[in-house]
Amino acid sequence: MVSCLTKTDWIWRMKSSLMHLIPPVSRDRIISHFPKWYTPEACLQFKDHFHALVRSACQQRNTGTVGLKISKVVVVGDLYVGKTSLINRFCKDIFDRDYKATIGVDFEIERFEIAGVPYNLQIWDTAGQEKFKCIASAYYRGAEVIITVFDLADIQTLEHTKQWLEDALRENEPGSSFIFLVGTKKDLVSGAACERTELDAIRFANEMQAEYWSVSAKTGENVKEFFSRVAALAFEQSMLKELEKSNGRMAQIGAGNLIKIEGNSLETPESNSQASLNCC
Ligand SMILES: Nc1nc2c(ncn2[C@@H]2O[C@H](COP(=O)(O)OP(=O)(O)OP(=O)(O)O)[C@@H](O)[C@H]2O)c(=O)[nH]1
Repeated sequence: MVSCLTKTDWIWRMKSSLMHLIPPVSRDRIISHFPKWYTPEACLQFKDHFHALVRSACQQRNTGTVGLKISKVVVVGDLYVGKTSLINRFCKDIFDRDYKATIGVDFEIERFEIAGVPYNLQIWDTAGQEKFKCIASAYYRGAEVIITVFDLADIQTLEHTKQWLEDALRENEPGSSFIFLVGTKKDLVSGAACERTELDAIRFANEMQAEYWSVSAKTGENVKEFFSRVAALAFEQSMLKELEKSNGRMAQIGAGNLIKIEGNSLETPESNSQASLNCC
């Protein structure tokens, strides 16, 4: 018998059957509106909504393999700046005052539901110590997001972020990763000193084409907001890439059964058929 399933139907069925095996994501990992930036002075995208094509594809359940995908996030920066603490606060909601150096690399997987679609971030924690740098750098490849971290209470660590970013970018295709600059330990700084450091950091972020955030792993300030922003930007990028791939393409599946992916899936009233996927 010849199957009439489109690829979209097939992927949706597969996702639905997997859903029964996986518990629902926690409420604070559900993102329905585009999360806001930290400061408009160093922000990757100004917008309040997901791209019209992404919204439309999510509503029509035409999300390809995105719901099954894991996006890679790499966290880099000097030793002791608080990379592990930042990840632990977000993923486990814990904070440890004692310092334990990361040896090589470690990772966490965080599940989200964005615009109704399951989505995963694989967050790589890398060692800041020089002696582990060559192990850690082997894991930079394929990063959809690069987070460069510095300590707001130690200005030297900000100066080193450009080198960390350069090393991470060397392992990735130009323009393929979102870049964030994150100042940690916000609870330790205040007043004029904090404002001065933030101004310097914003200047660095602009030079690095990065979005800037200040956070505290100790108090949790801005940590969820920051990772929600990371997840939303990475998700939207994945969706747009997926839609670009599938637009009007004919896919050969199995023993030659030809399955057509809906050719006008990229057309929405807002987009017209000429819409540029890269334009948000
Ligand atoms: N007050 C305060 N201390 C923090 C914060 N984040 C981290 N720390 C402390 O800073 C020290 C270093 O934190 P880590 O998260 O281990 O630093 P790291 O960047 O992962 O260090 P490496 O693994 O060596 O690269 C620890 O003692 C943490 O408790 C924060 O937001 N506020």
